[in-house]
Amino acid sequence: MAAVATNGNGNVDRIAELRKQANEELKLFNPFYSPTADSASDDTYKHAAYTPHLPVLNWEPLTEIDITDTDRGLFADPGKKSLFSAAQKVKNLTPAIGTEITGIDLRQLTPGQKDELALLVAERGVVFFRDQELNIHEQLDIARHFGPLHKHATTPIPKEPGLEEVHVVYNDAARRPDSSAFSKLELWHSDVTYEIQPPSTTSLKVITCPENGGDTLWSSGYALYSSLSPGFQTYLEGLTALHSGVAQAEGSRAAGLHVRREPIESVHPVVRVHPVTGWKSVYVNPGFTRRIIGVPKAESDVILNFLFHQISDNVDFHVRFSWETNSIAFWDNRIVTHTATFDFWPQRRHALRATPHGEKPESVEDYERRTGKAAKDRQIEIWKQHGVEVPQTKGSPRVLGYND
Ligand SMILES: O=C(O)CCC(=O)C(=O)O
Ligand SMILES: [Fe+2]
Repeated sequence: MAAVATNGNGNVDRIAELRKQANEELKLFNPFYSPTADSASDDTYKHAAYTPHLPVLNWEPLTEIDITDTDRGLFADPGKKSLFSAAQKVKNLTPAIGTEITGIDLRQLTPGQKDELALLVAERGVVFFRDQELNIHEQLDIARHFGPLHKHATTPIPKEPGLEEVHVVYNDAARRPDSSAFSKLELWHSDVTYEIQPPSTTSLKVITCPENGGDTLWSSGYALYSSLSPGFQTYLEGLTALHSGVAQAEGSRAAGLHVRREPIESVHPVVRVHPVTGWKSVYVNPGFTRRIIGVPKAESDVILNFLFHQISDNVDFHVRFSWETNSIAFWDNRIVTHTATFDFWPQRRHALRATPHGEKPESVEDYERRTGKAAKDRQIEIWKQHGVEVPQTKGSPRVLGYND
């Protein structure tokens, strides 16, 4: 720790010193992108047009858009015949989460196949494809099929004009990812959950991949919900939590970067129901969820800490993907959280994200009132589909592990 000056006003200096240290930490607030402004121009780099750019733009607050009953998964063939029959192979990577599809060129997808992809992502949490030549405009077109696109208030956009809806993830030898201000737990997040209508079927394409490292992990909120005892599930279903974008914006400001839209905080249900599958999912994340509403702070801390640790520690809920250049992942931000690894420096890693808005997160009660249908526990549904007797839990955690 740096020495603290003593000049007869030691407390003031000490506070100033601590504030300085806190600001230093804030500068590192988000390791997913470097806290420096635009990257140095490197015209020899093939994807220089998509390297990070932070223009001084000012956007109005987002307002609610009614997208009830428009989710493309609602229009899909439940058997996904046209998507699966076009594929060479469809492999579920773990029982709980993650599917890899080979033999499909995403540029050729029909609208019906896109609907089936949306449904598959809603069911499996994340779906991977490799060797995809689609460019960012084609990636945005697919994303627009899923919903109106989100523009991020703080993260870089590409240098090429007209791509304000793209979120750039970029690191190289000069831009070392630095997660030292965060525990690994805090890095788990679902994207921008502080928004009124946080994202749905989100895609990230890696356009330059390190030789090794830079994997991404996803954790299933359905699996987390399904793993809990019935009494605890019911307790969580009655709760809401505060999600905040303030620290992310303050972190950018502390680093001298421009914030394009004022941050907001939103209250969302702790258990949300996916509008297409009708399955319940735990919707809190270490990155942005700050407080459970209406319970003592000590209770909120314990419950959030428990859920955050289940997200991060329970490997039965996880899938880990090892990218190659031109791999793309589609994940449903409504029902999974994710985190990245920062082990690849000084190699270059560059990825582009397209992020459709989803609906306002819906509680079990609101979903059941709106649809007249019962929300479901994914795991129990799958057991039933396979004719497996549902274990009688009497309050003990259910066991996951039956593949669908
Ligand atoms: O770099 C990654 O693998 C993921 C970064 C991230 O969290 C995102 O783009 O949403
Ligand atoms: Fe993310």
